[in-house]
Amino acid sequence: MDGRNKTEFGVAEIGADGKVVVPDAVAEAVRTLIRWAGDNPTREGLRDTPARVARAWKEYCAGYTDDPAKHLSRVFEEVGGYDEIVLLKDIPFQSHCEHHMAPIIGKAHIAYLPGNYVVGISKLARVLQAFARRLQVQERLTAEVADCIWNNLKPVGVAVVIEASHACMTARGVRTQGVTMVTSRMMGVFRDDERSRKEVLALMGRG
Ligand SMILES: Nc1nc2c(ncn2[C@@H]2O[C@H](COP(=O)(O)OP(=O)(O)OP(=O)(O)O)[C@@H](O)[C@H]2O)c(=O)[nH]1
Ligand SMILES: [Zn+2]
Repeated sequence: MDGRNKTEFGVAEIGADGKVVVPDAVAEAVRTLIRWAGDNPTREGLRDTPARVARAWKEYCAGYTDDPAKHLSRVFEEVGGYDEIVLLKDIPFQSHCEHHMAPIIGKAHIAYLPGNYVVGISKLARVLQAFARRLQVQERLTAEVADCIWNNLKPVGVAVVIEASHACMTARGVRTQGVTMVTSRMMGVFRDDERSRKEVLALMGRG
C-alpha cells in the first residue's frame, strides 16, 4: 500500500438502510462546494445531494479498498502448452483525474506472454478496475496495471495500452472534444524484442 488510501475516515460504515453512512464533515464539504458553485444547498432539489455525491465518490474511488494483487493470486499452471500472447482488448473503464477529479473515460488493452502461469482472463480487467477506481493520472494507471501483472504473474512480457478522453479537457479548460490520450507500458520481451512488440501492437489493432 502506498499511503494514498490512509485517511482519517477508516472503513466506511454501512447504515440500517444498507447505504454507506456519510460523515457530517463530508456532507458539509459538498454543501460548501454547492454554495461556491453559486447555488443554495438547502433548496428542495439539492437537499439530498451532499449524501448522494459523497456516496457516488465512495463508489468512484472503490479501488482504494480493492487490493489489485489479490485478483492475481489464483493462477493456473496447466494450459495445454499454450505459449503465445494472451490479450484482453477494448476493456472499458472509468477513472478520475487527480488534478480536477473529473472523469477519465477510455479503454485498455492488456496483454501478457505467459511464463509458467496464466490467470482467469477476467482478472486482468479486475486489476484495471482496482487501479482505475482511484484518483489517477493516466500514465500512473498504465504503469500500475503493467507492474502488478509483471510482479505477480512473473510472465515473459507485459504490454498495456490505454486510450482515454479526459473530461478536464473536454468539459472545461481547453475544451477540446474528441481528443484521446494514449499511454503504454511495455515490459520484458515486449520492451526488448522489436518483433514481439510489433506482434502485440498488431493484435491490439495499433500496429
Ligand atoms: N499527463 C497527464 N496530465 C493530465 C492528466 N489528467 C489531466 N491532466 C492535465 O493536468 C494538467 C493540470 O494543469 P494545471 O495548469 O495545473 O491546471 P489547469 O490550470 O486547470 O490547466 P488546464 O486544464 O490547461 O486549464 C492539465 O494540463 C490537464 O490536462 C493525466 O492523466 N496525465
Ligand atoms: Zn484533469
